[in-house]
Amino acid sequence: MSNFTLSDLAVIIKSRAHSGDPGSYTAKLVAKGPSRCAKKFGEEAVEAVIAATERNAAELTAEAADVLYHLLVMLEAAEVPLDAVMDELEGRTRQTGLQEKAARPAE
Ligand SMILES: N=c1c2ncn([C@@H]3O[C@H](COP(=O)(O)OP(=O)(O)OP(=O)(O)O)[C@@H](O)[C@H]3O)c2ncn1[C@@H]1O[C@H](COP(=O)(O)O)[C@@H](O)[C@H]1O
Repeated sequence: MSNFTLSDLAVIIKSRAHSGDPGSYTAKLVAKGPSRCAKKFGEEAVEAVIAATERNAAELTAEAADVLYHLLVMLEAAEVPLDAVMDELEGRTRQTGLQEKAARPAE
């Protein structure tokens, strides 16, 4: 299982977004503004919906990766930190006992 996290990707995106590197797709997209980033996210989401509807697991895996990348780019362009989203999700977590279990290292 990969140890790569959304937080890792958000750090990469933040750094690339403001790099000014002409070879950076992230920098080029963010330079186009939050609305363009949001439109791109919407396009990728639709492609993921199509893959899921067609029950194409390989395609859905690739499209889901695109969705997560473009979600983080959209958040970066809108200056909304991933941490704020995670705080929001944590606040919605119901007390099931699973939270403590997830935090414990595997036995
Ligand atoms: N995870 C991704 C990632 N996923 C998708 N993409 C890019 O998203 C684009 C989407 O493809 P499309 O064909 O839909 O778009 P396009 O026609 O090329 O471009 P648009 O004009 O539609 O925006 C492709 O160019 C992909 O390379 C990504 N680009 C970058 N990353 C990550 O961001 C890091 C920094 O990348 P750079 O900013 O390019 O250095 C990389 O190391 C990766 O970790």
